[in-house]
Amino acid sequence: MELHDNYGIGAFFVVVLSFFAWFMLRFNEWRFVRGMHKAAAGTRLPPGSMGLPLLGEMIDFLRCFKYSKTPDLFIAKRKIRYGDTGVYRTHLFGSPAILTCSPEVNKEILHSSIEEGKFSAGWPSSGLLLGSSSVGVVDGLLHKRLRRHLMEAFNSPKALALHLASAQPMFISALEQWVSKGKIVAYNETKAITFRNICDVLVSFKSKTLLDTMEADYRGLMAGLRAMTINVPGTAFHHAINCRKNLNRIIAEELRERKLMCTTDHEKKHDDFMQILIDSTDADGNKLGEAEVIDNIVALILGGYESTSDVMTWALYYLAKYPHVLDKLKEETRSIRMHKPEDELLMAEDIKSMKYTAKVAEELIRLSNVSPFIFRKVVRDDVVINGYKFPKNWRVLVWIRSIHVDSQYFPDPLAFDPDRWENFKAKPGIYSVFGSGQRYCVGNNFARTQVMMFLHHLCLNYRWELLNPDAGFAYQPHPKPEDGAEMAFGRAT
Ligand code: HEM
Repeated sequence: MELHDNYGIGAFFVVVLSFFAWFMLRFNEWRFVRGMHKAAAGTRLPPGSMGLPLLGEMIDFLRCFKYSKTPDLFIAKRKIRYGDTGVYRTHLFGSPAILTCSPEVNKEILHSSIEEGKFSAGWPSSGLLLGSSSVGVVDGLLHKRLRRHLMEAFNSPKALALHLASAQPMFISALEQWVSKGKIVAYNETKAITFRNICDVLVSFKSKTLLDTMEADYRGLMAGLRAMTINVPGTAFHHAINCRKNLNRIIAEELRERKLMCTTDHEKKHDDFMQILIDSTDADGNKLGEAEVIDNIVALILGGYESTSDVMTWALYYLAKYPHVLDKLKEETRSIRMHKPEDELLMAEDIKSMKYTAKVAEELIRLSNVSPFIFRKVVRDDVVINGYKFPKNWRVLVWIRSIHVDSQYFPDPLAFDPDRWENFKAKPGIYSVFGSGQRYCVGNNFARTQVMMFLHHLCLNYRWELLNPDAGFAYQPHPKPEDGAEMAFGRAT
């Protein structure tokens, strides 16, 4: 073969590869954005990139969250590349999306009213895995109605009393078990007790075999919620659908038993959140249907399981690293105990008086930053915010994480400083760990109380030391110390 023939073949491949690279980079832009820039003046698409076909910008997302472990770089890079607009276009989790990260825009989206009808709930795989009657999935008046029932179940004095009575003995017994183990991985231990606690408070389930089965199903369900929605045997999504069916069956069986018991023995009602939900009526005297009770019990366990346990792991981590905070916490704990008989559990009025503990809990919740963003979907074709078009059917990622660690709003943001909460009043859109507006977390008081109870019993009689104090952090699926906070755990002398 002649030399010039080799050059010709080489040049051909360079041209083909260049075309392929150009095609890959332009395809999503062409597919999703074509024509949209020609929209009316003042309604342009936000700046950004639609990434690669199918994957969109998932590679960069995983690079920041999973591999380089610098999650806040994801937003910082976009600010540098496209300007500090606080609104960017992207393609993530299998869908074209608008990403918002300024307090004003986040607030406008989260507080958008039902009447405006601009946004709906937007979890990628919602109905199948979360349940079509779940509060996290339904919209509009149906959502409003469901929330009323849930708020009654969560915010009644009876609910708080149930929570206090169930969680504390469980925490105390778990802490004693940790002492006998001597060495624990906090991440695993706090997950185990949180799951048992939430199942007890919500549905009075205590059987170890049943709880182990349910926990495995919940793990499968959560893995499916984070996976690609490919329903083929062998995929995480397919497995999650089966887990969801198992959970439905367990809760439905419990509901049937309760109905039977209710007709035969009125005195034998359960004392738990499920019963409060079953009995609750709206202003017109209507009760929830069977599917609504099942879907929402599954949703509540899902919402309250990993979120709260993550905060408890961080409690052990940060208190080990900041002994002066631990000392102050112990001081308040002792002063609470001084006014109570030795073995008496915390009561509602004790929780109200634990001012410093509340600040420690809030700071832990901020730093845990459990939800990096909140999903919504655009449901009207004329949604414009700050002059940027939000195309119909695109997903919205309301990015809350980066604001919680922004020094503009939280000085020295990565420091664990409970005192920052003294007289702190954040403007709407700045502190949204529990979301904001119509879908504000129904379990926020439950989570806060749970963390406060845990802190109280933890610092009363125990000591602990991180075995790898310099371990880095992991951020997928939730932030945690990379080693799960491995520690030596014992009784305080
Ligand atoms: C530290 C703990 C927690 C954090 C950080 C957290 C965070 C959030 C966030 C950000 C939302 C808003 C979602 C949205 O706007 O679409 C939310 C909603 C929700 N959370 Fe939580 N959560 C926590 C604990 C809990 C607990 C303990 C429960 C129940 C036991 C719970 C149940 C729910 C439910 C049912 C919703 C849906 C509300 C709705 O769509 O109207 N969460 N949570």
